[in-house]
Amino acid sequence: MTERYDAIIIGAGQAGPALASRLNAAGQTVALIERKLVGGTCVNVGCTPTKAMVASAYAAHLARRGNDYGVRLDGTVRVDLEAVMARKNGIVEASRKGLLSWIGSMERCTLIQGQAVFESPTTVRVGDRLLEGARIFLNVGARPMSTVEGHEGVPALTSTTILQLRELPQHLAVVGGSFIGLEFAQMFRRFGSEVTVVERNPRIISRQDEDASSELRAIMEAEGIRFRTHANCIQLRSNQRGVTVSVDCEQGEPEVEASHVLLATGRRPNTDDLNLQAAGVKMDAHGFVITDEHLRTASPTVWAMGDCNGRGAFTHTSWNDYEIVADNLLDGGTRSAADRIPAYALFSDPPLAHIGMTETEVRQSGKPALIGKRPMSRVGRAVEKGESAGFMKVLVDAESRRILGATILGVGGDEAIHCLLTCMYSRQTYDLVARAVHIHPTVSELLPTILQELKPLA
Ligand SMILES: Cc1cc2nc3c(=O)[nH]c(=O)nc-3n(C[C@H](O)[C@H](O)[C@H](O)COP(=O)(O)OP(=O)(O)OC[C@H]3O[C@@H](n4cnc5c(N)ncnc54)[C@H](O)[C@@H]3O)c2cc1C
Ligand SMILES: NC(=O)c1ccc[n+]([C@@H]2O[C@H](COP(=O)([O-])OP(=O)(O)OC[C@H]3O[C@@H](n4cnc5c(N)ncnc54)[C@H](O)[C@@H]3O)[C@@H](O)[C@H]2O)c1
Repeated sequence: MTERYDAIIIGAGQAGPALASRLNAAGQTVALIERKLVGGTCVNVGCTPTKAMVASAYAAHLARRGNDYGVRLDGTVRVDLEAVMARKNGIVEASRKGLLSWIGSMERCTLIQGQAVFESPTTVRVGDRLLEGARIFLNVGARPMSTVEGHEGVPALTSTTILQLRELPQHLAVVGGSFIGLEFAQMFRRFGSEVTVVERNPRIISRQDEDASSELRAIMEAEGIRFRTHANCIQLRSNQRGVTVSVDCEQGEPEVEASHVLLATGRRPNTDDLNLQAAGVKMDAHGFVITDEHLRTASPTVWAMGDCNGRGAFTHTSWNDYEIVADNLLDGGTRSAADRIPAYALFSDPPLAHIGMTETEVRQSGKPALIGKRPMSRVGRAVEKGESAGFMKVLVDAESRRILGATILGVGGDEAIHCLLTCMYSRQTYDLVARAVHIHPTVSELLPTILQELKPLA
């Protein structure tokens, strides 16, 4: 017998449960299908566990630097990985439990455990249950992807399996020098592992400006992390002590001997086992669902939100997708994903936060622009905290006086950058921030100063 719902949501990631709540409040019946754990990537194997572990790594780092602050600690600082993992697991479980109880409180929402597969544009099968929905929403996320060929049989870690480690790697080789690779690299170095990052591009985080790449690399090198960039033709093979990573680099030894290897080479959407053809949903060459700016797919009954639509790979972009779909369908809104300003942070220490255009993009656009830049060593609060590595950089359109983009690699930068982001969303000129009185002593208080000292972009 076919079960009928007003809406079917496939995937209980960031967007799914929130959309279920809004539809439920609007009186609609909803089937929410999840094949693994509610909360998806962010809660279970992404943001929440990693940021909990980053916090443990920071505590270890600060303890080692105690002398810098006049704090004497007797004995060596040692990280108990089991305790770190237990703390992380507690935070993750509490978050997932909260989510489950929220979903349970939705009167007209049925949570169904299992793998969903389309049978038609309005029907989905989960095991032996056939569900029909007037509207179907995809929130299926993505999973780790390896771009390293021929490593079958070599025990390589992913961002998911590394979260279950019980023993500290003696030497962790990280393939991929971007978000996932760098967050784990610094974390495990601070836990006590030797760490080598292997990146095929000439520089790490290559989508960022050169100054951000080189400064973050220098910060990490100062902590003892080794880098092998320009690394081509990477091959993995097992050896008695762990894994050998062969790298064809311009400099350095041709092999990295490691006890463990983490593959952090990108993620691919979970769209290959949904039978999307039966729904008339189109994908691009990488498997991302093609959507318009309102997140409608090629099928008039199907929408796609979150990582699977390729319009963002962050929790906040998935959440924003939910808001766009819900407001447009339920409140007659006209919200568009095209209005979103790029914004993200890499949670290294110090964090690297970025909004809008990079300096490279501004130069390529040919717009007359102004730039302001200040090292964190000239930010009072950073100096007082003893965390003065990095810089703040803001780019402004010389004609409209609107902020084009900003990068803050520095303590508190992940928070401070939001006053510039709000100014961009409010479509005001930068004078709004330049004339606002900020609280002393904060990192944010230097943003007006930078904006008052802008110079033409040479
Ligand atoms: C290690 C790591 C750290 C990260 N850190 C951050 C961070 O600090 N900040 C940030 O903004 N982003 C971070 N991200 C990215 C962030 O986690 C994702 O962008 C976000 O979780 C995407 O959410 P989503 O809603 O698209 O889907 P997901 O959260 O991935 O959820 C999709 C769900 O769909 C389910 N599913 C898939 N296919 C089916 C099917 N056929 N049937 C039923 N269920 C199905 C899956 O089991 C999953 O639960 C991180 C990612 C990783 C891997
Ligand atoms: N703080 C955050 O918000 C956060 C944290 C973690 C992950 N994420 C999300 O997860 C996504 C995936 O992260 P990611 O770091 O895995 O992917 P990514 O696509 O950002 O980076 C992959 C890196 O691996 C390199 N690479 C690819 N193949 C390689 C090879 N064979 N040899 C050497 N280097 C190789 C690439 O050049 C690139 O630098 C990110 O785009 C991000 O949106 C976000």
